[in-house]
Amino acid sequence: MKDSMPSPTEAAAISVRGAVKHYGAVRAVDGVDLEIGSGEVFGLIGHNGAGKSTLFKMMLGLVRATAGDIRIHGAPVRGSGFRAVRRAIGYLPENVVLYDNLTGLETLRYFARLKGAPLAHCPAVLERVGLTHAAGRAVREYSKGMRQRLGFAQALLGRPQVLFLDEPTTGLDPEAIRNFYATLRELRADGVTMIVTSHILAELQERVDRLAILSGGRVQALGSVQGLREQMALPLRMELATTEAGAAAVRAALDTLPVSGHRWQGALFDGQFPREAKMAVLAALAGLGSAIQDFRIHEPSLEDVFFGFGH
Ligand SMILES: Nc1ncnc2c1ncn2[C@@H]1O[C@H](COP(=O)(O)OP(=O)(O)OP(=O)(O)O)[C@@H](O)[C@H]1O
Repeated sequence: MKDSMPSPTEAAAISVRGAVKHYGAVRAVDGVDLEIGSGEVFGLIGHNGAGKSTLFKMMLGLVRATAGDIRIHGAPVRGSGFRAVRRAIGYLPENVVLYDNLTGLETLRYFARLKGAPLAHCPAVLERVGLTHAAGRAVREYSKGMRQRLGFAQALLGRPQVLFLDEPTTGLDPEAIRNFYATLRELRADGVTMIVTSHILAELQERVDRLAILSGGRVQALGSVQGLREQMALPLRMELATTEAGAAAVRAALDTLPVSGHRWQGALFDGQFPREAKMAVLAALAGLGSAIQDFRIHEPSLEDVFFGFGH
């Protein structure tokens, strides 16, 4: 897990400096700086209209920046040298456009031709997203999740080194989501750099190396999930169950600890304490021995972090 900017020796796959995109009075992206290292899985989160898709399109060279410098593998995205780099990029847009009359395989072959990727790879890519069984069926007959997987397949054509995935798990069932992230892990092991947006924060929190929270077109927070938790000094939550005989001793001990927002429900305790008190709390609990039947400590979720930043 990396928490800081990549070091100068570690080539940044994506470098964004002072990126600005204004649509008239709308500041869709309003001064973004990001360095994303090679092989990093980077999450981009933010509420609707925060600027995620616009920033994506700017990084892909699809939207002209009002100001700023964006490079992929060192090449400015709207510069003449970007054509060659573009071949190494895969993009799954938020709403992938598919032709209903083409079959899954025909669709991939169509995208492969557009991208200059070998047609011979299409069946293997379909296999990778679990669509081999539907290769010969018209896209019109595909379910929402199958369409999304076909969209992911076209992003994988040509073995991209950088993948932009805009809400890639929309419409996927739990098994397909799991398979999708397993594929990302394989790609990561091959050194592929990935940027993923999602509104499903629980899904991202264990799966990204770092992430940025975007708000009003600006990066509001940047770091690993753990780094952001610590940066925000969010409390840890503890749930605890006492034995009947031990209840009084546990209550007395907890009274001496910096726990807050707590409540008792019979023998069950639920409360919060500051991270820096963790070892003191654990030591106090260990001292209570068999008076405690069970306990759990929860780290704040990415959702807690997100809302902690005032969203
Ligand atoms: N082509 C455009 N013309 C005018 N305004 C635009 C255009 N594209 C985006 N915007 C505006 O820019 C802002 C950022 O939009 P963007 O689509 O980047 O947000 P987002 O974070 O991707 O949102 P969502 O989570 O809903 O996909 C919004 O206020 C949006 O209305």
